[in-house]
Amino acid sequence: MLTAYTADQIRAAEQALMARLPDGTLMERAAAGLAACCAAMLGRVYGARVVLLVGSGDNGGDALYAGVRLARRGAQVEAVLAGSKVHEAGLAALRQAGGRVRGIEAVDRADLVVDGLVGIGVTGALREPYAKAVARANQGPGLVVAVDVPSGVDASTGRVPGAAIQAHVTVTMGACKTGLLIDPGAGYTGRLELVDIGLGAYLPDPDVAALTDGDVADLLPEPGAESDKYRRGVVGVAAGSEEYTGAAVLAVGGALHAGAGMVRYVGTAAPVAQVRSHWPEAVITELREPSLDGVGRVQAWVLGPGLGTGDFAHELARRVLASDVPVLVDADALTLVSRDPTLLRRSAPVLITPHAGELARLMRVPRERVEASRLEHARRAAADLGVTVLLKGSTTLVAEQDRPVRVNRTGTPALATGGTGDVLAGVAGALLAQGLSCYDAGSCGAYLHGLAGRLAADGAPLVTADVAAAIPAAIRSLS
Ligand SMILES: NC(=O)C1=CN([C@@H]2O[C@H](COP(=O)(O)OP(=O)(O)OC[C@H]3O[C@@H](n4cnc5c(N)ncnc54)[C@H](O)[C@@H]3O)[C@@H](O)[C@H]2O)[C@@H](O)CC1
Ligand SMILES: [K+]
Repeated sequence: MLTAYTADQIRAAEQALMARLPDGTLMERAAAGLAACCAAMLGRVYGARVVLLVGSGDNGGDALYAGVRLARRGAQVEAVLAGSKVHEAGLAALRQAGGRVRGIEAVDRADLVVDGLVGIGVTGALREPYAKAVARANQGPGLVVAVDVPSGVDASTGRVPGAAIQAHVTVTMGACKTGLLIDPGAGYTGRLELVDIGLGAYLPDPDVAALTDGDVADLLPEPGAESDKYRRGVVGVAAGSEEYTGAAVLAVGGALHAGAGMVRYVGTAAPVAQVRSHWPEAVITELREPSLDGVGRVQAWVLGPGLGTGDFAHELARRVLASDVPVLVDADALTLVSRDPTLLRRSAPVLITPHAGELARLMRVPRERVEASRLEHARRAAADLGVTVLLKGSTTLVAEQDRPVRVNRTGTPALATGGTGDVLAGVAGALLAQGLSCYDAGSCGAYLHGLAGRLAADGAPLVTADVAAAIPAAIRSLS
């Protein structure tokens, strides 16, 4: 599990650790790790042009001391002092090692730019002259390594209120910061490298966490010798409509490929015909009325993809949500729920799977606000609605009250095509039916969906149905 922390959590841990160590030890450790990463990026240090962007805080100090180490190995190190003050001891050490102070134009000929403008101490949008320095460094020819956090990214939230460094690599000190995993900040982070400075024992429970292959393998249920279809989970899918038949096919396909013991599909004539021809293994109930009478036992429902938003859909949603099993609420069902919030008054668990626009509608705020502060909105929706929230996006979040928000790191832009959300709903619904909690089903579902997207795309455009088909390969790839 990759865990991440807010700036306040990191500061508290650093203070506790620092109290037991001689002055300057942590910065030495940080600088040593940073210099090693810079050297690896450069390949050959001797003769390389390294430009340090140095702000007025300790983030600049890290950059200066890393510069000292690179200068001692023969790099030509130049420091651009952007702040009103500078870490004096660090600057003196750099000068002694042969480093020079230069203007911002130095970035135009750098092999490597080390962004030490600001780290966890940032507040608000970058001020001048930082913002201009960032713009120039982003356009320069060199590789860019961010110290601790790309300057301009809020370490605690991932918000990017103004200019920000677009890093190829971010070398983060002690522990990962929340803002490096959450969009938009995650999009500025590049490859993430963690330098161990000994903080581990002092860290509290994480603010956010990202699953890894091993975590997902441990969480997924393994069918035992005594498994039957009920033990492996029966998932009900209420999706599709006369207008939208494909969503039903994709959601059922997602569920079937994610290990459900059985899929029961309920819908009207047109989607029923499509589901029947695509998935002979689905057990189908054709609905003339919005009723679940005679549908049989299910252990979790997937509700909403392509369902429509008329009276029929509303009544069907009401009946599904009146059941006493977990329900995944997606797509059109989210529209129904935002119109009629009483639908969510139930005691069994609910996993909602909105994208930013759908969450904005549910929370009655502008979409841009959700996009700018995804973490905050996912958390608030989970608390206010009393549900588990899976907020879709390039980094999908799963929020549940009093738990670290799970961040999915397997996503790929290839998945930004129509219908992939329907597959995700089916996959996560199948995991719910197999007994995973909403929190685990949402985060494992997003993880497998991302992996399957990568496998299905394999560097080329993908067809959504292939994502469902690639789920078993994604599961196999975990071990
Ligand atoms: N405290 C420690 O023991 C350690 C700190 N480390 C480094 O120290 C950093 C934190 O240092 P600081 O607390 O000095 O804070 P920072 O260096 O992150 O930033 C504080 C400085 O940035 C300026 N600033 C804040 N917002 C700004 C904005 N929007 N535009 C322009 N300037 C802005 C402030 O005026 C202040 O001078 C970490 O990110 C990490 O790089 C590491 O060396 C590890 C050990
Ligand atoms: K930085």
